[in-house]
Amino acid sequence: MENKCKFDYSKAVKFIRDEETASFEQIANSAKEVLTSKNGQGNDFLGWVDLPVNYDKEEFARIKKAAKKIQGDSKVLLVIGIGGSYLGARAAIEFLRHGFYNNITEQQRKTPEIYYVGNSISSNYIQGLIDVVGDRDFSVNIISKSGTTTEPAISFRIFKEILEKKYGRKEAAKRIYATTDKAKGALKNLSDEEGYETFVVPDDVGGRFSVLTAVGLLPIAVSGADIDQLMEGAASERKRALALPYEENDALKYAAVRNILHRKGKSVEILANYEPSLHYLAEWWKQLFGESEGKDQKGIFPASVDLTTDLHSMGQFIQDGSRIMFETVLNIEQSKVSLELKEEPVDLDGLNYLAGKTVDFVNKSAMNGTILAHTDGNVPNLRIDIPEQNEFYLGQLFYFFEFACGVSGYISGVNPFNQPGVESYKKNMFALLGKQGYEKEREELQKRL
Ligand SMILES: O=P(O)(O)OC[C@H]1O[C@H](O)[C@H](O)[C@@H](O)[C@@H]1O
Repeated sequence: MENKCKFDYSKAVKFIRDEETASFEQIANSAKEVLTSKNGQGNDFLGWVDLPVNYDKEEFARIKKAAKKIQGDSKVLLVIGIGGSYLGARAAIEFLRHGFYNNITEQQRKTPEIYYVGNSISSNYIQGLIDVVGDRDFSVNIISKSGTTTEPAISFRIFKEILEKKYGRKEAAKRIYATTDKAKGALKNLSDEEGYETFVVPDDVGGRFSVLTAVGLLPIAVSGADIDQLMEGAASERKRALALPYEENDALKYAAVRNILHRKGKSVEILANYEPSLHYLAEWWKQLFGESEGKDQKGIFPASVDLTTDLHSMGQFIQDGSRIMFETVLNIEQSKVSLELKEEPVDLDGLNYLAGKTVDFVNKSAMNGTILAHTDGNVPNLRIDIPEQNEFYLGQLFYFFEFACGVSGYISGVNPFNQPGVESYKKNMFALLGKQGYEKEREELQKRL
């Protein structure tokens, strides 16, 4: 088995002629050139390109040290953040660690329970989490690049107060870790004031590209996963993405193929997984591609399905509904566990034909059957083969998608590194909340409600 994730579009050849992929070589290569020579729009947000080999080693060591401290003095870690300041860590922890991470015993897990908050504005959720933490020792990692995002700021205010009541202000400060801008923003000011340990989101790394900075690395390290291996995996994919010619360059090919399909009217890409532990990887991927490409009235809408679960809900539409989509399947080649189905003396459930087979064999058969059925239903199918679920391959995947996303955005002629559209809801929300400076907008919006 080759030690890398692989992109395979052989099942989509029915929809793409060889000449089409060949003629896209130039387009993909020039988009790559724009990215790597840093000549394109958004070129001040390309810090992620070299991150796997060019990261702050001193901070990396400090992340490991902080993770050890949290593991030693906390039963629970709260990760407070939203969007790019949350999804990468959650995707990684769910991909890498036990499927029931928070539910297995402390002896089995050996690391703190980890919960995510500040990714909604639900009082119900926050109160629920306060109940779950109870009177146990806990720490908080507040993550916000801007340091001003409302959702995490609200949750942080609440849990900071609980920490301060429980431990006193000085001791509470030793349990708060802030990941934010190196110099500016409300969170940075507060951290300096209170003496929190801080980690940096580099200026030239946007939120959705920040999983391999302290944003992702601290929570991932607390969960017990190996962040050295994660960086090594990313570095290995970086090498390939930068150096390999189009024909052998998987990230470049993926960027090209999805754009070829888009130009044929496929405006939705569904990322499909067959492992529940990949659900949040798809959520991370959706933000990555959605915020990067969905602008100027353009872009492929990134959607996701968890299979086979959603074959019993969304399967009908994918097979037979509007022909607007293509599907990219995340295929874990080697399952973490092998569960064998046993023979029963009386075959009441009719499953004896599977006796001696593993559950994963059934899962793979479902996957292969579905890929062919969807292909027959005119849904072009792409596949990414992941040898197994470990840190090294996850690092590769993160980098693979980031690189393909940058190239793909440049192919479609947008700035892949801004997100101007996100501000519209914030403006309205601030106006309705009565924030200073939004008086005029408030009046206008109130009339429309
Ligand atoms: O890290 P923060 O500044 O709190 O931002 C968190 C998220 O919210 C913003 O509104 C952006 O649209 C996202 O790209 C970002 O990842």
